[in-house]
Amino acid sequence: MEKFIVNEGKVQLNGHIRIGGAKNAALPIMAASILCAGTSVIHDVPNLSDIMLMKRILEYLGAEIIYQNNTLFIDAKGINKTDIPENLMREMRASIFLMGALMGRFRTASIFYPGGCAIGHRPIDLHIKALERLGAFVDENHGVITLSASHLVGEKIVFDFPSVGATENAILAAVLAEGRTIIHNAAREPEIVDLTNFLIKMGAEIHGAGNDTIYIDGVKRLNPVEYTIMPDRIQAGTFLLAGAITNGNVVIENITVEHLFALIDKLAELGARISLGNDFIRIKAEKICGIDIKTLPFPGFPTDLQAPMMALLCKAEGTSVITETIFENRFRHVDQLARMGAKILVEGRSAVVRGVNTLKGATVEAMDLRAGGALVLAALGAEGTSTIENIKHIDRGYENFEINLQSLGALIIRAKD
Ligand SMILES: CC(=O)N[C@H]1[C@@H](OP(=O)(O)OP(=O)(O)OC[C@H]2O[C@@H](n3ccc(=O)[nH]c3=O)[C@H](O)[C@@H]2O)O[C@H](CO)[C@@H](O)[C@@H]1O
Ligand SMILES: C=C(OP(=O)(O)O)C(=O)O
Repeated sequence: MEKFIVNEGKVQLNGHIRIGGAKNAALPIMAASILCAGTSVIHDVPNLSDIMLMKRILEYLGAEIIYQNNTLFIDAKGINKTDIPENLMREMRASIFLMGALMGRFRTASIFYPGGCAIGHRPIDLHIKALERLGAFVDENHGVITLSASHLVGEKIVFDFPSVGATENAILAAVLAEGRTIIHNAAREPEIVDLTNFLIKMGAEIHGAGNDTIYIDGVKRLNPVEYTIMPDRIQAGTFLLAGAITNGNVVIENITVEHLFALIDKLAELGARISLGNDFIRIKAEKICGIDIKTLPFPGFPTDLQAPMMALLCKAEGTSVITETIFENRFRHVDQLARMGAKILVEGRSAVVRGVNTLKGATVEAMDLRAGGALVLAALGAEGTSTIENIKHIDRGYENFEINLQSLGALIIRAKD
């Protein structure tokens, strides 16, 4: 098992980081690449364990894949299976995207419940409902979910909640359905826009992505394309917060600034100095004060930055209230932060964070991906040495995390038990 050791935290981080492609855009786009029989070339695909797992699933289905220098070549011509074994499905949440993609291309799919970070119950009822609306017959037997349709027909889908994954799955199936699909209460996350840009380049007819109503006019076939994944707004946000917790001066480059408006607004409110360019953000922070945060679907404050933001607010002057509205079990970093001296009280969906002057190095465990990111930030802002264990979670979503932090001056190393 690998771990991070952060030596003598409290080093001010200084310098520039180029942000790579977004995991949460790359994963559904990899699934989308199987919608046609040909080779798609996808650039800026981050080297992360979730990406490698999606590659393994596509290879299991029969795709031929080369991954070189962050570029994926996916040849989906030879796909000859439509079932995904339980062990592959259970490794991550994003395996569920293949339900929509397989239905889109083959009109049949046999899957299991997906896995993923233990941040809540995370059902797939909205995904299934969307596929049923398009005409899929769904049968569940001993955990195996089998979907089939003689043909898929465009329909109106109204989501009870703007689920990111269910919106993506509905799109993946609807692009090759007959007629028009209208998705109401669709998620508006930038990763959905990136997926639809990829699909539009393949020949799909999609309008309205990024708004809460998306219109999809099914086409007969799609073609392979070359595409570059959008920059990762969550990694970008995490580095901004790392700059802030170390009172540093950090510039993140290759970023779409509008994707981070909710975070930028909160960073300004807590007292950081922010400068914005076309594709960069600079943060300088000296003293920060407590603020309130509520996670919401985009364009609200992202749940994926809630834990890293909590790490920063542990050191703010005054009290902060953080309310998590998206996932019901996304405070598993609280007990670990407490080991470092943080003062946090959880009441239902809210955490009250009383700022302390100093956090102290400790041995802590990454309970999930962003919780792990938060612990690394806390360690960077703490006195003394910290060990962060179970970093396989962090490797799911932060590419070259320690190398990037080292380039900013952080004393962090990866070690084996
Ligand atoms: C691979 C990927 O892109 N993951 C992101 C995606 O996850 P994911 O797509 O799983 O997140 P959703 O937007 O679907 O989930 C939001 C809420 O809806 C609920 N829900 C979802 C589907 C469903 O069928 N039924 C249901 O009740 C979930 O339990 C959760 O409470 O969006 C989340 C919210 O921005 C992010 O934290 C994840 O990083
Ligand atoms: C929760 C996350 O990912 P997933 O949906 O893949 O579990 C995340 O990226 O923070």
